[in-house]
Amino acid sequence: MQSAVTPDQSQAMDAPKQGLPVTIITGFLGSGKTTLLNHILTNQQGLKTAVLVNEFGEIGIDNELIVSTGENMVELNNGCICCTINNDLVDAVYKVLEREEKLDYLVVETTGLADPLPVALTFLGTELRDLTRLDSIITVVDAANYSLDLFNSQAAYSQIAYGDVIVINKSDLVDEATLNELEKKIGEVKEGARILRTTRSQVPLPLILSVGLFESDKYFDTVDEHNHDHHDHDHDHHDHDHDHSTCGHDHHDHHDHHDHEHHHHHSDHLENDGFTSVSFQIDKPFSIRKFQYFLDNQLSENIFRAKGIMWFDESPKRHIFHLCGKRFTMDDDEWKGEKKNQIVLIGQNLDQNQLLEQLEKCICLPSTSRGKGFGK
Ligand SMILES: Nc1nc2c(ncn2[C@@H]2O[C@H](COP(=O)(O)OP(=O)(O)OP(=O)(O)O)[C@@H](O)[C@H]2O)c(=O)[nH]1
Repeated sequence: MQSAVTPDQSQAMDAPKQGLPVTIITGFLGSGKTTLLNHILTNQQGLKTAVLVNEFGEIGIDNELIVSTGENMVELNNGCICCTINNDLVDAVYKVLEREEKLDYLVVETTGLADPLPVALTFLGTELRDLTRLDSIITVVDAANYSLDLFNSQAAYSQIAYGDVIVINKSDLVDEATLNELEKKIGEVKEGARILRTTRSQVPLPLILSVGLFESDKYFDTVDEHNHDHHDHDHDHHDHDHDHSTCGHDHHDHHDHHDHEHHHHHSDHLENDGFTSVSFQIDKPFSIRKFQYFLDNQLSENIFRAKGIMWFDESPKRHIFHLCGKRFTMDDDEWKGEKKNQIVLIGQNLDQNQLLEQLEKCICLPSTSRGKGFGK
């Protein structure tokens, strides 16, 4: 595979692309990317779609939130952005391509803090260029939290600048004037942007998939530049490979505090516009009252995004918790596997130790009522 002959570049550009079509879903934290992914997986009938998800934060919550239709396959790539773009992304795509069953489509969901350009360039500037066809980059924008997207984050800017289709989502939460204003602002970043307004990322799929909107020649200069960088980066990457795989291993096996520190540290070296994540996982239930207290009194303003799979002592249900900006939701669901609490908090200048302590205090203390749900 490694030694595939690279065709002369001009030829490659003229030749019709036959490879697996790829759509990249990008968009800021909590904008509705997983919601869009689920919409695609549920409605893309008759097509076998592979999904690659990269998540910010060391606990993979998204894998619990992605619909499984039986038809599709999901590969997860949680953790560091730097672990995933370039080499790791190439490896993950190879894993997908090497599967026996024939695939019709690949959807890649990036983290909310990722610049989509390196992800796109991974498909254009490596040997994947001959095996895949980058169809489009879809950018999901949270209409209710747009000012932070646009003004404080380089990644958010890049997401809009490189989006072939911009989906202004959560239009149910704002009025028409706000939507118009947002469209204008997006237009200033990207002239002639193709903008769609949605609620719950419900967009007609023919408008976003197999649209062939991505024009690789627009990126050709960047690809060339990137190829140079890429080699340098490869070097570093290999040097650090050992660390990275250790980090991947840890993701699944340990969830103690030291581990949190380790990962926290790990994500620190990334330039994620100052965003870091704190993850907490425990196989004990929370007390609703205590968690409510945490939300009402301790959840600081600098936490922009949180998501959790919640287990409360008082409830037999599995609860899905989301916080985006100032708004939070808690939806009921059914437990499929072992009950546990998993929560990821993402924000700027997080006091990790304090947050972990506060979450620890939400654990329900043993009482006579504990365990009564067993066997239900
Ligand atoms: N009111 C409203 N809520 C929405 C809409 N779309 C998504 N949500 C909610 O917003 C929250 C975040 O949605 P996700 O799809 O998980 O967002 P995401 O972009 O995948 O989030 P990250 O991967 O963490 O960056 C969830 O609680 C969704 O149910 C919408 O159009 N309106």
